[in-house]
Amino acid sequence: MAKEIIQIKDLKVHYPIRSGFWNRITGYVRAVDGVSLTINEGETYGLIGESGSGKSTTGKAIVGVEKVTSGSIIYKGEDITKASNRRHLNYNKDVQMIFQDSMSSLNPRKRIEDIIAEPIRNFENLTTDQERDRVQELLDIVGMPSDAIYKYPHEFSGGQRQRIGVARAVATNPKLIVADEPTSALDLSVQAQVLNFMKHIQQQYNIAYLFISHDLGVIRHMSENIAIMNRGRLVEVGKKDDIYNHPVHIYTKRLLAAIPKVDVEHREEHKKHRLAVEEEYKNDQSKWYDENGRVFPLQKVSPTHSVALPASEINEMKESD
Ligand SMILES: Nc1ncnc2c1ncn2[C@@H]1O[C@H](COP(=O)(O)OP(=O)(O)OP(=O)(O)O)[C@@H](O)[C@H]1O
Repeated sequence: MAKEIIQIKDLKVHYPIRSGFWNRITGYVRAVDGVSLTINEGETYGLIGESGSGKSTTGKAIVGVEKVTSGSIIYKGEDITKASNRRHLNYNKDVQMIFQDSMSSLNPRKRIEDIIAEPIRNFENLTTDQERDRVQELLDIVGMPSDAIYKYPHEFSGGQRQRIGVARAVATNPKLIVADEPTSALDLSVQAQVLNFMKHIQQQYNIAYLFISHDLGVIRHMSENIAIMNRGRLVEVGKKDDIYNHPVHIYTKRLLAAIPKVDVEHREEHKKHRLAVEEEYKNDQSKWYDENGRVFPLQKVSPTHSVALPASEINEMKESD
């Protein structure tokens, strides 16, 4: 049985909305509104959703860049939303992040050597020579030439910069990397290279990824377990095959139907299917939210598949099995 590495329980991140002369809080953006998920050692957990659904905020809250409003993040049996636990559990070393935009996430004024060495300096006491050897080793792991250490981020292509971002993220030997749209800014061919090589590193070092993307093709290629996010909540969670072969929630069906098909023979059929799903989505949308306009809590439809639907719908599905 897979060993779990991190457990997120009922995570909420609400941003205050301020307005008026006194800049008073007049409401909250419920960016993340009760997300629970468990990631196992060495696995890739895919988090999908449209723009603004709360994926990045979830990722940032997990690594500690964003303040958690409520909920818990259990790592090695302790809740790391309490700062003292973060320190003694080495959480900041074990959990790293890769960002979408490598141009802004890598400091343009620093040489690659310093960019990659920075996290090492935070957690280890190495001599200058040891540190340089480690940076060289990391560059080698991500397939970059050794003279890259003397260069600056702008001297590299987007794909190469993303590799440097990966080198920096793995520098501390992390157990979990939150990868937020790590390849969406890249050309398709470079995208595949970076993804394959992230998989390779994962197998070599047994790293778990929380892989955030709006691209279902990429998530399918990378993940074992998948969660679909909508309006700050999860609407469907399951094994990759549960989600791709038997989507239940109309929001998931709609996301899947929107993937363009290369298969010319079935293009018309696919178009019809997409339009039908779109129609169902428009007509039935109200059914997917409770009286407060919130997504229903997740309920199991099988041991590996949960969906946010009213209890009556779930029971109906189980009875018809
Ligand atoms: N610092 C902030 N202050 C206020 N609202 C924010 C802040 N950051 C994000 N939001 C809001 O929270 C919601 C979720 O944003 P988030 O960036 O997590 O979505 P996302 O699913 O990652 O979208 P994208 O794929 O476009 O990055 C959005 O409505 C966004 O406008």
